[in-house]
This record gives sequence, C-alpha cells and structure tokens, in this order.
Amino acid sequence: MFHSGNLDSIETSASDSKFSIPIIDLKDIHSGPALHSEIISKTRSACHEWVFFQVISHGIPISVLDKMIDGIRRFHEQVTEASGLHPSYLKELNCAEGLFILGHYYPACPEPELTMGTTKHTDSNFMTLLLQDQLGGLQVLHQNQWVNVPPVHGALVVNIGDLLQINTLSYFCQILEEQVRRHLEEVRVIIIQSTNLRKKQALLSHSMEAKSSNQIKEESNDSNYDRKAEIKAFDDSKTGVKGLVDSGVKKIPRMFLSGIDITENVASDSNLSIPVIDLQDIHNNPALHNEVVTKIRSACQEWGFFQVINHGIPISVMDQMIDGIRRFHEQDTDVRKQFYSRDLKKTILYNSNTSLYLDKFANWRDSLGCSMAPNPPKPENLPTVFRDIIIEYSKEIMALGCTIFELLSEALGLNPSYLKEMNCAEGLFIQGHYYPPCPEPELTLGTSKHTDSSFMTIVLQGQLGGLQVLHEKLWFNVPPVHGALVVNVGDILQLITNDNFVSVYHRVLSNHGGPRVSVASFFSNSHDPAKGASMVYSPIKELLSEENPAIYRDTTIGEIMAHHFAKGLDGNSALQPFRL
Ligand SMILES: O=C(O)CCC(=O)C(=O)O
Ligand SMILES: [Fe+2]
Repeated sequence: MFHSGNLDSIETSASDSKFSIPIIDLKDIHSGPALHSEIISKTRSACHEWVFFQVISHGIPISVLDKMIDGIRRFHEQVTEASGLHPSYLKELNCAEGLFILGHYYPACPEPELTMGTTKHTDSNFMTLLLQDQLGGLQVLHQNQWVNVPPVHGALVVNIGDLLQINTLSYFCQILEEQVRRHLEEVRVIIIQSTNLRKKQALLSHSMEAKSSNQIKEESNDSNYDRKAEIKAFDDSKTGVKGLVDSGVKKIPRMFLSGIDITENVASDSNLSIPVIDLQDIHNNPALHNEVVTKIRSACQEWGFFQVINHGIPISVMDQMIDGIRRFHEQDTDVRKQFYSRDLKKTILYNSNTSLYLDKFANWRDSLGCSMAPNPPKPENLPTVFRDIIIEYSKEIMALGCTIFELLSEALGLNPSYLKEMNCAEGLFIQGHYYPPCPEPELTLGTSKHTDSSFMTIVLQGQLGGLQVLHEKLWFNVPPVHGALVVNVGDILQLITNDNFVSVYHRVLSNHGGPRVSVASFFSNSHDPAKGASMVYSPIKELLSEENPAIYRDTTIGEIMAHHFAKGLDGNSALQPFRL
C-alpha cells in the first residue's frame, strides 16, 4: 500500500545545486526603512518566482526550534497510551488563534525509492511556516524540476498557500507545488505551522451554524470515521453529487451532514418577499426610469436583493442556458470527468463544492464555472453541450449587468457611468450549479449561508425554488418567477457604497425533487490577475460627508476575497476586518 509506483518517471530533479530557494535574513528588519524595503523587495521576488523561501535571524531562538523538533520526535517515539495523550493531541495543539501546528515524523524507510514521505501537494491555507530538521528531503517544484530545500540550521521555510495565491496574490507565481520525498534512511522530523483558521474551526467551532460541541466530540471520538478519506474518495470519483445519486444512495453520506436545523428562523409572512422590479421601457420613459431607480435604491438598502423582469434577455435564451447547464451535468460521466478539476487557474472548472476540503460540511451541489470576461475561453475549449448558448448568454448578461450598474450608480446619486468606470463590470464569472435530488434534504444544504464577494451577482434560477435570503434575522424564500432574474449586492459594492447598499446572506435548500439548476453570473474585476486583484477600493468619495465619514479603509479585491475564503461560514460579516 505504500508503493508510489512511478517516482522516477514522473518528474525530473534539478541537478544544478546552485538553484535553490532564496534565504532571506530578517536581522535588523525593524532598524530602519532602507533595510526594511530591501527585505520587502526580496520577499516579493521570492513569492513571485518561488512561492517558497527560507527566513533566518527571525527572532525565534534556535534553542526553541531544537526543543520543538525534539518534543515532536519524543512524542512519536513513545508509546501513545503510556504518554497518556489522546492521538489527536497534536492536532488540538493550537498555540494562537488561527494557528494549526502539525508535527510529522518520517520513520526510517527500508526502501525509500519506492514510496514518498509526503505526496506532491499544495497547501490550502494562507501561509505555512515549516521547521525541518537537518536531514533534508523537502523538494519544491520549480520550472518543472524538483529542487531540494537544503536544511539551514535555525531557518524556517515560508510557503505561500493556495488562498493567498489564488485570491490576494494571484499575480504571483502560477506554479505552486511542493513535494516532500522520503529519500534517506534516517529519521527526520518536519513541523508545519500554518495560519489555517478553518482547521481550528473544524475542531473548536463556536460558529452560529456549527455542530454542537457534543456532536464534534462524538465525531472525533468515533475512531472508525475517517472524514478526510470520505471526502477524498468522493472527490476522486470526479462525478460529484450527481455521481452519488446515480449510484443509488438512499441516505446522504456523513460528509454532507450540516447539523443545521433548516426550519429555524424561517419567515412565515409569505406576503413579504424581495422586490420584483419591472425594467420595461426604462430607456424611453424618464418617469418610469426614475421610479425604477428609486425602487432599486430601496431594494439594495433594505434587502440587498431584488428580481428584475422585462430586462431584455429573451426567455428562450434563459431557458436554453438552464438546459445547457443541465445537459453538461447529465452527460456521460467520462466526458464530464475530463473537466473535473480544483485548479483555480483554469478558465473552465467543473467540480463539486469549490472549497470541499475546507468546509465544515459538503453541500449537495455540483458546479461548473467559466470565466467569460475579460478573457473568455476559446470557443473550441468550451464544452459542446453549452458552447453556443453560454457565449450568447454572456453577451446578454453583460449588457444587462451594465444597465443595472447604471441604475445602481443613479440610485447612489452618481453619474450613470460611475460604477462601470470603477471596472465593476470588467470581469464576468458564470457558474452553472446543479443540485441533484436529495434523499434527505433536511440534513444538508444545497448552498451554505454566504455572501457573494463580487460587486453584483445576477442569478437565473430554475422553477424549483430553494433560494433563501436572510432579512431581519429571518430566512425569506425567493419565489421563482418565470423570466425573472435575481440580482444581489456583493461585498465589494457594500464596501464602496460605505454600507449604503448591503450584501446579505443567502443559502439554497436541497430538495427531494429536482434536479434544480441555476446560473450565477458574478461581476467583479478580480478575474483579471494583472489588474483586478491588486486594484485598490475604498468608499466612494462623493458619498462621504462629515455626517457620513468613510467606515472602510482602502483595500484590494484580492484581500477581501482572501478573507472571505478564510473566515468561512462563521456568521460574521466578510467586511469586518476592513472596517475603520
Ligand atoms: O443557486 C442559487 O440560486 C444561488 C447560488 C449562489 O448563491 C451563488 O452561486 O453564489
Ligand atoms: Fe451567492
């Protein structure tokens, strides 16, 4: 079971020993601006070229590092029961908020060329600090070659994780891969310290929607349950929740259990619902136009959501789009599997649960995402089942998006082109969700409670319903209206409007019936790595006054999205860290 199979044939190792990850000296970093800037620029280029670097003179005494290595070694070498420690002891060892420490022990291996110490992977957190002992073995994939990370006594290895790369620093190095190989026959120890908030949350969840601590205890005490293995097997099937349903499951697998009572806090007043706004004739009739602007203003202030009808997109185009997405998810598994990936650099991405490995529970949903602007995929690369319709739908939705940004600008008292000039409609990411029929819909969710980290989202939902919006602490259904599109304010619009418009929580229930198909179009600029992620946003100056001062600091979309992913579904506003 430890045979890795093709160690030698898969990748080449770098023979140039001068080729090595940068070592950055932090000595005197606080002594003056010149040295500080020099270190910053070395760090920038290390992140850009390598994603990995080592730091020395970092202030942590070498004796502490040595003791830590020794402690981990001693822990693994004693008999666990005799130590009186629970096997999950190290997992629960949290030295600081959001810090997860993992101590690896690589026993001497009789046939190191046949297995691996740690398989090739990237880290799914923000950043990892790695303390390795003096044996070596850690390798980093750089320009298609495996480069050794030589042990430097007293040094810590720093590695940028997926979240930081994908969201904040997507202009940094596009290749982020690390491999630890077990080459040597001695014992070696690596300690990984990482700022992964999620793992801690999974262990000690205090969140509004988390399972009760008793449930968590029960789960962690159930030694037969291997959640990671369950998730991995599911992901490896590459056929998503649809694949589970096709295999005939009658009960939902444990990884989908939410622990949430979906009947709690549901609004009973069926007369109150998100506003439906008619866009008919707004370009020809100034009175109607002004009426619509007023309605949009109050919808964005009170609900953060509204539906639009008579918006100009032919119903046939909408129906065909829903159909194209359904066809994609229902086509032959072998064809579907070819698109299955978690590589967020891909412009066409099919998978189940975007953050499957981070979330507390998986959603009963598969998704297919296409980045349609500013750099759409080549038509021939689009899946044939929806190739033509997604191109047509994108054009229509982009035009409607621009019209709505004009109306939103006016609703804020600004020039109609104001938001567009802030690049709000530059990036368009279209996601086609497929919610298969669920055998136990009360035990899971189609989409967990979240806000969107876009400027604005336009959702085309099918006729099955299930979308709910949190309004005054109650969940309101968004009833399907044939021909209507649902529009919602995203986090970044809330920030630039200084909370005038609100980005509100919403979720999707799963359903016995179905499948439910929806198409979400996210307007943002962050899908252009060169410009989007680093562009600075702050509350619009024209909206500020002495009575209404800025409540947010300058920030970038990348920063907002990175926080959004890291904080998870904890019931707190995604914008909290950016408040002044
Ligand atoms: O499926 C839906 O109706 C909504 C999906 C959603 O909220 C999202 O993709 O952000
Ligand atoms: Fe959403």
